[in-house]
Amino acid sequence: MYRIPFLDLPPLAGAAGTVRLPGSKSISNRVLLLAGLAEGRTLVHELLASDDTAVMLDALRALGCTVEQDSASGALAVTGIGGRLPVHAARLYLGNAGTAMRPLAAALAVLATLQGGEFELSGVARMHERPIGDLVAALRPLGCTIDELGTPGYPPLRLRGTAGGRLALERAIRVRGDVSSQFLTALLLALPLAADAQDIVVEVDGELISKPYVEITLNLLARFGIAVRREGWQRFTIPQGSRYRTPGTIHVEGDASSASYFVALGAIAATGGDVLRIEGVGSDSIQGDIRFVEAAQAMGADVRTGPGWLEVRRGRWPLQGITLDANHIPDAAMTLAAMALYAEGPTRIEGIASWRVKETDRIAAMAAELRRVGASVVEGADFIEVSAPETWLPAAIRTYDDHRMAMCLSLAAFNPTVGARVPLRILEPHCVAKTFPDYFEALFALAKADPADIPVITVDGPTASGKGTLAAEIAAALGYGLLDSGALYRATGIAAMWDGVSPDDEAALATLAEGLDLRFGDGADAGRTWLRGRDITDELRLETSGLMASRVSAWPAVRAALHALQLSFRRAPGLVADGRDMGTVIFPDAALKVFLTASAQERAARRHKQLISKGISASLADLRADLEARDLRDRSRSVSPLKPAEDALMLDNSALSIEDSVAQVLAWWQQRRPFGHSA
Ligand SMILES: Nc1ncnc2c1ncn2[C@@H]1O[C@H](COP(=O)(O)OP(=O)(O)O)[C@@H](O)[C@H]1O
Ligand SMILES: Nc1ccn([C@H]2C[C@H](O)[C@@H](COP(=O)(O)OP(=O)(O)O)O2)c(=O)n1
Repeated sequence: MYRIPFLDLPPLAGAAGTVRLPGSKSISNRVLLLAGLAEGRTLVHELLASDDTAVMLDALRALGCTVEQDSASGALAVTGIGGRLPVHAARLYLGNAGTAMRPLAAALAVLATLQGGEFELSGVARMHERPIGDLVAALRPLGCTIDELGTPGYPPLRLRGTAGGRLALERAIRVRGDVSSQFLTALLLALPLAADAQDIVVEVDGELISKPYVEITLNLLARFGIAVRREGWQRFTIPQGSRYRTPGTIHVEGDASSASYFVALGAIAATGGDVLRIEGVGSDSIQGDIRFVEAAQAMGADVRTGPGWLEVRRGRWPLQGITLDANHIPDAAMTLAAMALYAEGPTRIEGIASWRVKETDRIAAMAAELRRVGASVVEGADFIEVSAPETWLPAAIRTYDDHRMAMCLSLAAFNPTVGARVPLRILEPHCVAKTFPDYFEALFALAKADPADIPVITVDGPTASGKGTLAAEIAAALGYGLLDSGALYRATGIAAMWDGVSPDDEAALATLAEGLDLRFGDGADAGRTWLRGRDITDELRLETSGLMASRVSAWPAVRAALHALQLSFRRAPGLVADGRDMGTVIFPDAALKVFLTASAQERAARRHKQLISKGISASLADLRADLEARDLRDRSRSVSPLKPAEDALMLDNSALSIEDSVAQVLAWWQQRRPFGHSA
């Protein structure tokens, strides 16, 4: 996940490949709650790992459930409370997870009333602006004591009761269904706790919105042994004697709302025989948002489906604007607004008043951010109408702590498909953690870009000037990849030592460089390097390796052999490359070139300190002599000598801290970006 203040997406021209979706948020949190209320152990496979499920899991633990990784199956094992509260007081923090707040409020209101207890539920500031009054209004007539601790009608809530209380269940419970279907879902999930002695009837006031989400609820209740009877969408009966029974094992489908971004991506960018395959959700999905596929097809997408998969290609092009009542796909419909950027004629999405009470006011947010990239947008109380940009603008997109804003707007980076070529900045990209922590990684794995559009920052300079340190920090700050080109020459030198190849044998060295079996670790292995399967992380940094690298790198054939490998590091979203000739030879078109220097005395002192800290003894005088000799060789060789590119910015960091150097380079970078300086 990109935990950085902004992520710049280069202009992206195509997309192909396979994406495996993370688990559905709606299914994950419902399954967790049901497993937590049921008796026995439930193995949950393919659970979504995200902010919203994390808060639900924390809440279940606080309520006395056992949550552990099952070593045999790799699934998450939840042992529920069997409908009996082992813990009678808890304060639960539920972030911005509506799928945790609403059903937990209902379940704990019922449990506190029957078994006694006091529970407080709170969340982030936005959670305290998301309505819950209709649920409170449905529960109070049953005899539940609910204190609204902030603004009436909104969380935080306190739910309390004394043991032995009873619920008034003789009459039908009435709940409004026209603001959010989550209130009905919350009641249906919670009320089986009280169905020992009689049927429980829930009646919906007003036209029920988002019915497919209620279908998910009913489907999962059935999996946990509760057969709710439904009469239309107005009346639901939980039969007397209902009791949650764990199904033992349950698999969470991929998230159909998350699939929408990739369906859109295929429709926009899977061209010329390319296919975008989506795994984890398909024709057999129980999620309502799967019907997004029909809307995407109406706009021109070519979609094929089967059980557990979708395949998407570009169909009609440009896409075609549509008018759609999206009441049945409220979350995925946001993606249509992004597809509208590539459509002929306006796209009007109606029946979406609920957007205004989601993670943010999504109608207002969508309108504002789509306009930023150049679209024309009309918004109303319950609709949005979007027309494609006439001129695309490089924009810094605000995401409002709303995962779907980030994912939808990322699709605007595919503007080269309509002849534009502007980059896009996504602010606070980590908001995707709510449902799809690795969304951007998945996007970059599928996206194709013209290498010329992928930004490169080069950092060249003499040894121990701090290039590696600076390059790594800049790459981390921007979410870019890193090329430590020196490591390639060092590895070639190490391979030569292993094989007994002379540092003067140009042809043999070039052959070694050509077939270099080198692997750089990522994730938990980031920073480690393997040569021919052997971990050479420490050996790589030895001074002997540096000297050997300096010798082998003087040969033109060796440099030529490593050229293509270095170019292959230029991948979205961008690259920071450090070495000697990054700005002059390998990436002459780099967007920013830095030439980093420091006095020989300072550099020798840094290397000395670095070696001493690793427990390697060294003489300062020898180090200085070695590095001056290396500088001389690197500067005076015939091919790609160490020298600043003509357009490089010089940075002498003799008297600068690492932080100062990083801040300086990031400031230069901001000036070169087209997004203005505010971000
Ligand atoms: N601006 C700086 N001020 C002080 N020390 C620095 C600075 N930049 C880097 N260093 C230190 O100098 C040493 C050499 O840096 P390194 O990044 O390995 O240089 P290079 O890649 O240019 O050989 C490291 O111990 C690093 O922490
Ligand atoms: N792009 C590059 C990078 C390194 N080299 C050569 C010259 C250097 O002395 C060696 C070692 O480079 P490296 O960047 O790892 O060395 P320092 O960390 O600066 O000491 O490789 C090169 O010729 N071209």
